[in-house]
Amino acid sequence: MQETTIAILGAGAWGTALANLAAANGHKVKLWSRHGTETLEAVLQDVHIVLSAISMKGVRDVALQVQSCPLSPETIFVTATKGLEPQTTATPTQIWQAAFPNHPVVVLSGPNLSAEIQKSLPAATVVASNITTAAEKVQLIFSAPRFRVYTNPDPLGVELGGTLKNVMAIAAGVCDGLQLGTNAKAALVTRGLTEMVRIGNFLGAKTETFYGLSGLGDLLATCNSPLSRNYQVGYQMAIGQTLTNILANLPGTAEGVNTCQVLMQLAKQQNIYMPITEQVYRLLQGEVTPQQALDELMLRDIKPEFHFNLKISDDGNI
Ligand SMILES: NC(=O)C1=CN([C@@H]2O[C@H](COP(=O)(O)OP(=O)(O)OC[C@H]3O[C@@H](n4cnc5c(N)ncnc54)[C@H](O)[C@@H]3O)[C@@H](O)[C@H]2O)C=CC1
Ligand SMILES: O=C(CO)COP(=O)(O)O
Repeated sequence: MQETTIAILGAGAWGTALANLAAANGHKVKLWSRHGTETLEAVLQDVHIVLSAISMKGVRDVALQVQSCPLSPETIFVTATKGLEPQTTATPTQIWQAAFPNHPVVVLSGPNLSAEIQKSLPAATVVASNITTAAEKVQLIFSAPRFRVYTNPDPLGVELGGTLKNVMAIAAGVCDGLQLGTNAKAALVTRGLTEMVRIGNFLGAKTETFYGLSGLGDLLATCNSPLSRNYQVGYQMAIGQTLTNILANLPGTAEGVNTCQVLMQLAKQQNIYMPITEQVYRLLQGEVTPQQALDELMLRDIKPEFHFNLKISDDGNI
């Protein structure tokens, strides 16, 4: 494959892992950090791809800075951030696309705990864009014998899968911290997926995408791994640590904490039923203890698992 020059913005855990993957495939990689010595303009000179692995809180600011740098009209943007903007509820893709309306934007998301990828353990991910050729180009750049990259035609679903599961990973950490057992965890993750589909559909994502790598796949990874920072937040709260203390000592970003607030705001405004998210929110706000959050979930009114849309014909048959 032809050498591509890639600027990776954000030299944290994920930006560095992605930089190593692209470099191992023979591409020229320029890693930018706000703490580094190189200017953004210098890093962006002559690049074909701009990949952002910035924490959600910095995305809009960095996108604005990139706007003032000269770029080729062919430049493809890739976003690997898993979060929602508090003020606007926008996804990172929506922010990048609004800043660069004439450029393709590709979302990259999947069950990708960076510490495992740094060790070259096998993993798979998804790249998705409204511009299929752009997603295919990014697929080629990152595909490797130990990193399998799939394309998907639902960028919003892929992005929301990775974003929404962070809230469920906090809940799963609580579940393990309270030692609630395997049945409880299975119920939590399964009902968590139902909740992700409900809000995801409302926002315009396709149901099927949530059953793929970026939804179910990432739920399985982060809800079962102590490597997940979001899981760690929940686990440590369940064993009695304060949120302030946990966040002060956490290695890197736990996006689920802010995502949960944005989701609750949205759920209240739009009247969307999100019981697990609500309990995670109340726990993070200090309104309930982990045990009370569990009781609130278990003691709700009993109800059907699904509301199937049954079609009844004129003669009354289903
Ligand atoms: N670490 C992981 O396993 C994975 C992380 N992600 C996502 O990637 C994103 C980054 O995660 P990590 O690299 O783990 O976090 P990190 O905390 O290690 O790194 C975050 C990076 O964002 C930069 N940053 C933060 N605020 C900024 C601002 N205002 N302006 C400029 N730069 C700013 C930091 O300097 C740092 O380089 C998150 O949204 C996370 O959910 C996605 C997949 C895997
Ligand atoms: O998104 C991730 C794995 O896919 C990383 O999870 P954490 O941000 O919880 O560490």
